[in-house]
Amino acid sequence: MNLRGVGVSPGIGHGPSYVLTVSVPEPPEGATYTGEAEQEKERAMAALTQVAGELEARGNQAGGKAEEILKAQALMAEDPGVVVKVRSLIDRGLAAPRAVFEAFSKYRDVLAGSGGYLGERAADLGDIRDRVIALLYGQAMPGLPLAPERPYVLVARDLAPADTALLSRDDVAAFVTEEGGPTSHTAIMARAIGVPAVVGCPGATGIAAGVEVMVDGTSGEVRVAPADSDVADAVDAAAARRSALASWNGPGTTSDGHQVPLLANVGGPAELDAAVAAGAEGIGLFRTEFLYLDRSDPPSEEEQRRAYRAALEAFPREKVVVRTLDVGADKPLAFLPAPAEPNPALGERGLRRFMKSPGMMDVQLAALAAAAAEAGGAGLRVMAPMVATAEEATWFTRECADHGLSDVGVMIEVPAAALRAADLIAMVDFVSIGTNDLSQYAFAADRRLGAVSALHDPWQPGLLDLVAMTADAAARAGKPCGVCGESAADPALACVLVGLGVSSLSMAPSALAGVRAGLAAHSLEQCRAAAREARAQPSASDARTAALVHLPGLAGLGL
Ligand SMILES: C=C(OP(=O)(O)O)C(=O)O
Ligand SMILES: [Mg+2]
Repeated sequence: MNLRGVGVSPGIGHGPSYVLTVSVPEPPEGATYTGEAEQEKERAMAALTQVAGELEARGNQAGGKAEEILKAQALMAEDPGVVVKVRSLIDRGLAAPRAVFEAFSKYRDVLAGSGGYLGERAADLGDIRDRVIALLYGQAMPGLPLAPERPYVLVARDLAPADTALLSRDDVAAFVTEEGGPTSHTAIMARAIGVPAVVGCPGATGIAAGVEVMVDGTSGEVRVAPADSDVADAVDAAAARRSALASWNGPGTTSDGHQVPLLANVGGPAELDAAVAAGAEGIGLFRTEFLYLDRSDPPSEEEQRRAYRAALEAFPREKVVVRTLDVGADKPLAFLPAPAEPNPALGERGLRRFMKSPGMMDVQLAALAAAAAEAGGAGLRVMAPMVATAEEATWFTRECADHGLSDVGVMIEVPAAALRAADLIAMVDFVSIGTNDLSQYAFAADRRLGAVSALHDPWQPGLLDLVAMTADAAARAGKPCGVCGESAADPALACVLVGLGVSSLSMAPSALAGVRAGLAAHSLEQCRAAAREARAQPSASDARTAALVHLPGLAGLGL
């Protein structure tokens, strides 16, 4: 049996399946208690506190990204809204397990309904709820095998951070989940510990327990009961590919010496080490949302300054592009309620939201200026998200100048900004194309909606045209134009982007080796020919096929 999902963490992993079925029963509807209400409330509060404490302790043990996630979960377990709801349900006669079930289910539905980043946190709440209920029933908490004989393939409907936090490569060969997308916890954790992973894989939980499974985290293929020889071939091919890629190092360049700095996309301080280790030539996108999400108050200038300084110190001689806050739409802020919007992706997000909150923006820009001054300052570049017009670019540049920030750019991720790129570029020092949002808006297709994902194929010739227009305008103005959307991580498309005139590429650190090798195997002229042919095609798949004809070196690298 073969299944297919979305590969989110590359490599081949194989082993016996461990199918995680969380079997905490739903407490019966209307279940009541016999003793005093106060005692029942104490019982519920004690269970919530114990689960929060255990999550916190697991976080301390795990460290890094897992610590952040588990500590956020521990806060959710004692969320004041949940506590009040549990208490009032018990006052109305419901037994503690049922009160916990209903309070968390309500909270979970609200989060799931909001979609995007918060929607993906809904799985966390279900996990916390099940842990509290298991405790109230005196059952073992849902969890994973300890000290398995050989690494297993972890299969689940979805994985909660508490499940994955303590996992290591020694125990787990791969993850497969039925749900989740590239920004789900499963994907984040799998990349963080370097385990191959496939998410959004329909039918995964139908895999029988203990059966041999092979997971290709690059292609998204999941093979059940593969022949031993197929496993050996795939493992050998992956090893050969890794060592071929490792032999390419140094700065990004085409085979004929056209330099293309290869930079890292970083989502928080914990990812800086991976960026340095992967040989990034700087940071092309430092997403600052991690400072603002999952908390009830805005981050202080001091807290932000420390985070920005860490990024500048990790790359003391290189460029570090920090993007100002990109919230709204799928990334709402608990401490800054957003207006109810019928189409949040088209509403007050990114720079639009920032312009409405001058106080918050002042703190971020002041923190950036302070971090740059402390760290020597040379490498900092500041960039605004979701800029649509030259007026907005001008406004942002002025605000930055007021804070003493001089190397200022904007993302090109709205089609109007690409169409009039020359007007925007005239106002800034550089631009960086966000192909994720640019395709969302160019194709009128929500980037988180599986049903329209074909329109998000980054090989769409329409998207390539918008990139080409932007790169042309930047070249005419003599200013840098990078790409920091996911498309830069595809070695073939990276060559095409270079052929379109893009001057730097920024991607997840794990993608750097493949892109570096792919680029070094081709001349600038080959990249240009691939770009020309791709743009001349009527469809995304034709564009890719046509480009590959001019990029013969990729096949030899297994890319
Ligand atoms: C890099 C981008 O920004 P984000 O994915 O954070 O929206 C993009 O839109 O391509
Ligand atoms: Mg974007």
